[in-house]
Amino acid sequence: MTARRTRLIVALDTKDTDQARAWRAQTAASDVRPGADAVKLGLEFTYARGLDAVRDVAGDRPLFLDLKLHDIPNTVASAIGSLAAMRPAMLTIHAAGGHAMIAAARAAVDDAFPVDARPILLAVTVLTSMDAEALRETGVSDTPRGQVVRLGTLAMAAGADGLVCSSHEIAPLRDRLGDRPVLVVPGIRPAGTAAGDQKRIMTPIEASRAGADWIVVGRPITTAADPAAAAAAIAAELAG
Ligand SMILES: O=C(O)c1cc(=O)[nH]c(=O)n1[C@@H]1O[C@H](COP(=O)(O)O)[C@@H](O)[C@H]1O
Repeated sequence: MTARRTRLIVALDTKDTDQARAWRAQTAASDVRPGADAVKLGLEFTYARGLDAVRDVAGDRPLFLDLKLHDIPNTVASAIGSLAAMRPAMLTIHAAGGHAMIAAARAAVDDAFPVDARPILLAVTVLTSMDAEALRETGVSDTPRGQVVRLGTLAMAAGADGLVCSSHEIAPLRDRLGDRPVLVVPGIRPAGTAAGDQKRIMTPIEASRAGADWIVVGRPITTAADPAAAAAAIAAELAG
């Protein structure tokens, strides 16, 4: 699976608006170097600065609004309705919320957004920070791979457009679900960078070869001595 072009999302994980703006600018592609295709703003920034600041920082870049909604169907659907003005390119919910919650999210996206501005509805399967032991602690005795395929199949049947998974589950998901799901893959660590709290990791090129549509990279870019160069190096690696 080497034909697809894998695109880069940079995770702007900070509480600081100026810092988020600076990373956004530094990681944008320019005439002289490649860069990120989209920005992700999530729980840390949104809780600290609010949705207006999220919209402001994203500016004209495609926005992955990563709020990982997980609640009863009515609450998730209503929350999605509250996000209509955000014009996100992607939105996240947790697949573990189950069929009814995912279907309610699907209906809310279709209802709240015009057809030509509908975000990609992504269901997070098993967090990339979890290994088999962490899953067992939650009562799941299956492997991460088995659980990702189970939740991914459920989420796609309930109306999700795509899935968030680790690079280790791309092949089994493609085997089960084909090309239809948009696969967004965090847990990316360029060679020589620290794993930190991530457990199921791969390098950008490995994830791309495995068939990721998008990879999500935060700290390997944002804590680099030169974030612009780090983003450009990953984008160049993806471009081959
Ligand atoms: O939904 C996500 O984006 C996500 C899902 C997941 O399973 N693992 C995961 O790391 N993420 C996000 O991807 C980003 C990864 O950041 P780094 O580990 O710093 O590269 C963070 O913003 C996480 O919130």
